[in-house]
Amino acid sequence: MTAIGLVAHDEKKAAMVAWVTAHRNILGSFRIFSTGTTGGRIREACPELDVTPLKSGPLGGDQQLGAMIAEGRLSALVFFIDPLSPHPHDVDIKALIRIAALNDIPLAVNKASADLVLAGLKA
Ligand SMILES: O=C(CO)COP(=O)(O)O
Repeated sequence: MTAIGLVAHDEKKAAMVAWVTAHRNILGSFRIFSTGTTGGRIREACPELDVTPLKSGPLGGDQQLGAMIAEGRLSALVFFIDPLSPHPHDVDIKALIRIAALNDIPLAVNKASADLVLAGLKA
């Protein structure tokens, strides 16, 4: 089963939950790996989805997702970033985006690009 990463910064978690809920039928054909808090919110909203929450982003979850990408285990990353707030783990965020770019996997950082990535993904 194709695996994808879903992550959202705090100010974007409601948007992520809304996006996942809107696409729950399609997302049902993927394995989902998420940073801890994002994954918890997704599971609450859509308990039928196959979501594995990792550590919270600031506590290593971004790095765990980056490691999965480096190992070829994720086919896409949807990361709803908050471009208006500072983050103490900014280096981890940059590393995650960098490793996704390096490995040439589809990477979406907002809802518009996430819609396009999802439309192009095969289960
Ligand atoms: O901080 C994050 C991504 O950088 C998200 O982590 P959480 O989903 O644990 O809040």
